[in-house]
Amino acid sequence: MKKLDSFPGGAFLFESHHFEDERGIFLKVFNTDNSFLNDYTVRQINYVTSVEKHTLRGLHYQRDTNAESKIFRVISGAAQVAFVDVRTDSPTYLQASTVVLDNPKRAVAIPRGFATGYLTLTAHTVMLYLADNDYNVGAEAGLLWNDPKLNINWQIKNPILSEKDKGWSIVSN
Ligand SMILES: Cc1cn([C@H]2C[C@H](O)[C@@H](COP(=O)(O)OP(=O)(O)O[C@H]3O[C@@H](C)C(=O)[C@@H](O)[C@H]3O)O2)c(=O)[nH]c1=O
Repeated sequence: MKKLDSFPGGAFLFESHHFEDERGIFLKVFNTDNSFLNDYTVRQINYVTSVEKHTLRGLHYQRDTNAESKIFRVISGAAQVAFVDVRTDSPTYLQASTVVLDNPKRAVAIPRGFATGYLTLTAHTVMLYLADNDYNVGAEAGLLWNDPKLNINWQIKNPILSEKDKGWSIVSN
């Protein structure tokens, strides 16, 4: 596993260990024999398809002890992943970053205390992501994808959104 890039607040992009031969690719989607993820505990693995290009999911996080660290990987297609530091005591509070994933060999690991979202850049995008905490609907929180305060450099301005994701509030001053 090779670290490729790092982002404010502790997120990082990495390439997973893989083997290629004439049959295809053998890729380790998750393993702990490396210095980056050796104390990561997988609690959930989610497989998510989005039919339409330009579907945007997010920005989501779980509050307090329900916070999750997530590792996103696009299995098929491409997506722009965005992540925003929502830790009020962090020097990078409300700072947002984005990264495009378009190769299953690459994944982005995002620490607890970030709101996450992604915009599909192809039809039939398949996302596989890990979480190190359990889903708790009561702890769910979100930010509005285009909140001017976050200034996220999304690739498009009129995505397809769920009703829930249209309704998040903007961050107050
Ligand atoms: C996220 C999640 C959803 N669900 C259910 C709730 C709902 O009925 C259905 C779809 O949920 P949502 O509309 O919230 O799915 P979605 O908008 O894809 O939510 C996801 O978005 C990305 C960006 C994230 O960062 C994830 O953590 C997650 O919040 O699945 C679970 O049962 N467990 C889970 O862990």
